[in-house]
Amino acid sequence: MNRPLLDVRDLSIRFGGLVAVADVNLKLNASEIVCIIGPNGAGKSTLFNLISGIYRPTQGSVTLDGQEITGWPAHRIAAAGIARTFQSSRLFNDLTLLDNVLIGMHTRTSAGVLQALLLPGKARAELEAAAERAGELIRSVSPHLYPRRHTLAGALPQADRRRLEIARALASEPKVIMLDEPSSGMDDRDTDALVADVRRVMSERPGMSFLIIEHDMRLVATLPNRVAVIDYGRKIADGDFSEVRLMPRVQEAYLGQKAAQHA
Ligand SMILES: Nc1ncnc2c1ncn2[C@@H]1O[C@H](COP(=O)(O)OP(=O)(O)OP(=O)(O)O)[C@@H](O)[C@H]1O
Repeated sequence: MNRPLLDVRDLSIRFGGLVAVADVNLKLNASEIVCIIGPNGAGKSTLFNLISGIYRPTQGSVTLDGQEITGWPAHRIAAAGIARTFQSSRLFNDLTLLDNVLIGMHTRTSAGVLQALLLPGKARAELEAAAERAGELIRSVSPHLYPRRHTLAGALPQADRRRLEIARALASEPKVIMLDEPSSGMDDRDTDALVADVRRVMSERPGMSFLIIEHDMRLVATLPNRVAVIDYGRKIADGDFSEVRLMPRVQEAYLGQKAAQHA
C-alpha cells in the first residue's frame, strides 16, 4: 500500500484541564482533498495548529512524506512543505497583491525575497523572476485577480482575499495545503467558484493535497474525496460524505449543537 503524504497519529493537546485534540489519527494521500468538519469549538483549528507547528502536541506524531515533523517550529514545517491559511485574514493590507504573494515565496528563494525587497540594487534578477512567478500564481488561482496585482490587498472584497491567501500559500510550493474555512464570507456563487479554483489548482500540481476545514455543506458535499468529522477533539467519522452524513454520531454532534443554540 502507498504511504500517505501526511500521516497524523494519536495526536493530542491539552490546555490545562481541556483536551482540545484527543488521539486523532488522520491520513492524507497524495492528490487527495480531505475536508474536516465538526461543530464550533470541536478542535479543528487546533488540529491545524498542531500539524503546522504553531502548537506542540502533548502526544502523538505528524509525518510528512515519510519524515517525522512532530514538534518542529512552524517555519521549518512550512519549508518542509505544509502551507496554510487562517480563519482570520493574515494579508498585509498596505502591500500589493503581488507583494503579498512574494512574501509567501521566501522559503523557496535563495537570496531571500525580503532581503531583495530591502536592498533594491541586489538580487534584482531573482526578485524580478519571483515577481513574475507571483503574478502567474495569482493568475492560476484566479484569472480575474491578475489585472489587479499592483493594487493594495486592503481594497479586496472578502472572497478575493481568500483567493489571494491561497495564492500566497501556494507560493511556498507546498506538498500539503491546509485551508481554514476558505468559504467563510462567501455567497453560493463565490463558493462554487472556489470549488472550481481548488480543482484547477490541483490539476496543475500533481501530487499536492488539500486539507480543508469547512462549515459550508455545499462545498463539503462536492469538493473533497473524503470527510473527517471532529467532535470534542476526537475524530468520530472518516469517509465518503454521503455515508458520513448519515451516521448517527455525526448527526448527534450537529443536532446537539443546534439544540444548544436554541436553548
Ligand atoms: N491556546 C488555547 N488555550 C486554551 N484553549 C484553547 C486554545 N486554543 C484552542 N482552545 C480551545 O480548544 C477548543 C477547540 O478550539 P478550536 O478553535 O480548535 O475549535 P474549532 O473546531 O476550530 O472551532 P470553530 O469551528 O468555531 O473555529 C476550544 O474549546 C477552544 O477554546
